Amino acid sequence: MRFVERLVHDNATAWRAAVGHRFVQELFAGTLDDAVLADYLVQDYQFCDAFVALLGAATATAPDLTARLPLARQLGTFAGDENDYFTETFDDLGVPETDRTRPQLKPVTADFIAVMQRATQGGSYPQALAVLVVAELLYRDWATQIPTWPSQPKHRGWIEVHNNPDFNAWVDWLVDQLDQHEPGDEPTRSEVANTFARAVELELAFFDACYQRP
Ligand SMILES: Cc1ncc(CN)c(N)n1
Repeated sequence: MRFVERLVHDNATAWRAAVGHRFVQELFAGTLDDAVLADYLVQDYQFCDAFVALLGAATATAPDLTARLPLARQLGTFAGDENDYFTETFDDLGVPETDRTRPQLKPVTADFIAVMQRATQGGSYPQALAVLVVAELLYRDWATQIPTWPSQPKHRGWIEVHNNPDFNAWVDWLVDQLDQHEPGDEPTRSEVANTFARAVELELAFFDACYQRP
């Protein structure tokens, strides 16, 4: 088994629960409550801020230009299509400005941001890749299960961001990078595996949290 396959296998219960989550099922069916979607996107926009910084750190710690370019390209995609989705959907759902820029963070969002900040500041390419792979591969896994596309842009758009030929190729590339950069020594490999496991746990908790009202 390759490194990433083994990591996913070792976290299969939480991974499957996230990929088959009620949020995903309701998004596919186009029945997701607007309040749940708004709540999720407000928190996710803050997740994305830390995620973009992490992509930048991965770009800086990548070994060479060949590896840096796909990361840089993905930064551009985020700044374009993905950010447009957030802006348009916030407008559609009437999300106020303060919730777009300075919302109250849920504990799970703060925890996820802390994991990404640690990986951003740690200067380790495999650690950065571990979080990026969870965030992108788990999202591609659910998005590519789509049975029929919902009609409304607010639902359809979020699936399209995570299921299109460019995104699918980007995720393949990311997985291959982590496989290639599997640490050779056991303590470092365990640290990367722990970060991976924590990120999977947080992905599941992130979906759960948008159904929990304060
Ligand atoms: C919580 C979470 N995880 C992953 C993704 C996909 N980049 C996301 N937007 N949000």
